[in-house]
Amino acid sequence: MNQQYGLAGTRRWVVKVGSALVTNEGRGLERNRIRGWVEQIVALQQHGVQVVLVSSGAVAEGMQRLGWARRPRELYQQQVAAAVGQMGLVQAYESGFQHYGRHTAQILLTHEDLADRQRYLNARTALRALLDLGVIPVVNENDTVATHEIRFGDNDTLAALVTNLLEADLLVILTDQAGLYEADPRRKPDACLIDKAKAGDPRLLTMCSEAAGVLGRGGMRAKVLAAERAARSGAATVIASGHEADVLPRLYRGESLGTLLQPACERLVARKRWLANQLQVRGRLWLDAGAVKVLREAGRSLLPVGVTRVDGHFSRGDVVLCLAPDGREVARGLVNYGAQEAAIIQSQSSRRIEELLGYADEPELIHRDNLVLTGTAAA
Ligand SMILES: Nc1ncnc2c1ncn2[C@@H]1O[C@H](COP(=O)(O)OP(=O)(O)O)[C@@H](O)[C@H]1O
Ligand SMILES: N[C@@H](CCC(=O)OP(=O)(O)O)C(=O)O
Repeated sequence: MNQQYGLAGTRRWVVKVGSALVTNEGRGLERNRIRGWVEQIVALQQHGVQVVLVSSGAVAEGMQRLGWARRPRELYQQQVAAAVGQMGLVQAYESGFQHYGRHTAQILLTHEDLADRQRYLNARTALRALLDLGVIPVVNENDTVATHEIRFGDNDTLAALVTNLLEADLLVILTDQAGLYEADPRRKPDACLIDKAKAGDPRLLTMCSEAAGVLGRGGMRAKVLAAERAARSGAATVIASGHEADVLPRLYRGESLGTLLQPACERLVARKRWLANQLQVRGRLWLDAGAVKVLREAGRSLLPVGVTRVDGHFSRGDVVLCLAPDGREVARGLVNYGAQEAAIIQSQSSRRIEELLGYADEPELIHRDNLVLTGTAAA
């Protein structure tokens, strides 16, 4: 077997399926195909992979239910179709996963939900909690309330943003083609499939024709741009055919299917860069000199024992600054405990976290993978 993709160690995937696939080119929900993806996602879960499904198809399914032959131009008509079709979409996934004793959760997101910090954090916390419970979130754009100006418009972009939101390892975009070709295979049937490239390589966009399928919105261009976006938080993207039997478990096993678009730099580096750009800082942790030294010189995690003071109102998962005793910034990172809890466990050994809080999530206040050194303060 070809081990080229090496995805076996990955733990969190976002899988996006497009309208044409889900609705059999608009001829109603393709239930057999949906059952196939459900089975594959359950198989991934059995390998310990958490999966978020981003599914298009609400408008196409709504059109079918309402007997509309063509995708309506008017936004309100698309919204009507989406509202009707979303019912069918979630019913199909819900009954599919129920067969395996799994729960699904419907998540409808708008642009504003991800632009507003509080809503962004709420969405992230809820999605993470669902994944920890083994629930499969089924995400779509909340078409009924989105206006022209603020629509994601295509679910490729939405799936990439969800990949960033959850810091997923991999975004899989399943579509009606085997992957990204050197030219649109509908126009140039002998075009070659690209098997591997760097996400963000400008040459990739020149290979995409502007056109999407009859039902799809983004076309290949949106998928290439989605891969670039996903790479910002360190995720790789695979664009592959949703018709390919067992495509998800085969990818997990390392088979090279479709097109792999990898971040230009190493995953952890990309992820840390992304983290450093999460500018909205929610609080401050004041460190003692010893903690500053091990963070800067040994690249260690921040433990509660090295924190002398906690400022601000933050929750688990927020970005906080780490300050040296003289007030200079040393690092910033995603904190594992909220401000109240952090204040209780500060200056204490990690062994005492459970005794002090009644539970222990992690021994670190900030894990080293979630920590970026930013300042120049000396220890
Ligand atoms: N270079 C390319 N390689 C593959 N497909 C391309 C390329 N350029 C354009 N396309 C078109 O993009 C379509 C897939 O996009 P889209 O219809 O939006 O799918 P989905 O509904 O899965 O999101 C393909 O059917 C294909 O015609
Ligand atoms: N929210 C819309 C998404 C439309 C869309 O992005 O389609 P696609 O390009 O096929 O993924 C729907 O469910 O119909």
